[in-house]
Amino acid sequence: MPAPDDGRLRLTILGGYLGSGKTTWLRHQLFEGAFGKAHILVNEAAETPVDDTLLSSQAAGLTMLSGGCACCTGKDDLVAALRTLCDLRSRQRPEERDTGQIVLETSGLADPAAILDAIRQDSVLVHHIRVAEIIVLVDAMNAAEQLRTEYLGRAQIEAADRIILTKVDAVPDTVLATVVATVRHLNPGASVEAAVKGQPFSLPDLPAVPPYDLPRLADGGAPIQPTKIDIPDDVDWATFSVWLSALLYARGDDLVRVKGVFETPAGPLLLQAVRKSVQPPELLPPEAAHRQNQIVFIGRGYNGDDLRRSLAYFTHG
Ligand SMILES: Nc1nc2c(ncn2[C@@H]2O[C@H](COP(=O)(O)OP(=O)(O)OP(=O)(O)O)[C@@H](O)[C@H]2O)c(=O)[nH]1
Repeated sequence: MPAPDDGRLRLTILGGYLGSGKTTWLRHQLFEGAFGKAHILVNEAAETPVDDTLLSSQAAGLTMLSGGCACCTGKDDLVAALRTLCDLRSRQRPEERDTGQIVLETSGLADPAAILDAIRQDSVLVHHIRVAEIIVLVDAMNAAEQLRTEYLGRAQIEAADRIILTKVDAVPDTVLATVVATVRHLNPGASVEAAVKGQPFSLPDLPAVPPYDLPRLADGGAPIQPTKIDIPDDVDWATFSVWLSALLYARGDDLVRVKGVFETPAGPLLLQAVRKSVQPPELLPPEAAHRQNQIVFIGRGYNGDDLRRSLAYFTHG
């Protein structure tokens, strides 16, 4: 049953691991009007010139939070952005006010529970913002690997009110059944739904199977870091894409997420990969073009200079 309108702004926290499909899902919901005239806050693990382009056309307002992950290093920026929205609302006359809905797309490295704590512990926000729902997307294709190795992936699921399995079009029912059993095991209280590229998808009747046998994991290990690489102007799309394929083939387990915009004669291309799986590039509107091609790599076990050297060696020998 929806909570009564108590005059506070309603915040939906949209979480999920790196590349789980948050932007794709949110873009679709905004297009369908699911959140009404919502103000969108997007927290990227690294500043990438991508998500604002994809979401801005559908949102009532959009704030990018690029100063670090909103559950830890970027917490102050998140609190400040939410306070600004509260302040704006308090200065509006009742007839000027919109639905008061905010959606925060967290970075794939954020723990939604820590964000909830930050809001509840802030003396202003606690009176002006109500966290309506924590939605966590789980990538059915990569869940087995992520949940075995990443403590954070499990913590995100545990924090959810509503879990949405994504990429269910890309897995057989046997895998889907195990992913469903695993998320229900990790969080028996959350509802479990599915989506394909943002569209709701009815879960089929699935065989009763046990959840993944997940090893004990401690919070910690080498941190996952974002690294932004400027691509030199003389590296063209064909050369870059061959280098990237080779890199992901060799290091796809360390490079969890790749994302960026690459200018080509056809227009700016949105480039995305989640672990070893490279998505077909998407042609973006011309205004998404940037002076410099930049790609963000998110992973562990390498540094930016390794990647720059590898690209230089590949292109110039
Ligand atoms: N096959 C398939 N691919 C999907 C689906 N949802 C998202 N994708 C693809 O998965 C990739 C990552 O999607 P995003 O929406 O950018 O994921 P994200 O969670 O916002 O990524 P980060 O912000 O980097 O954590 C993109 O290439 C999407 O096209 C789906 O339901 N099915």
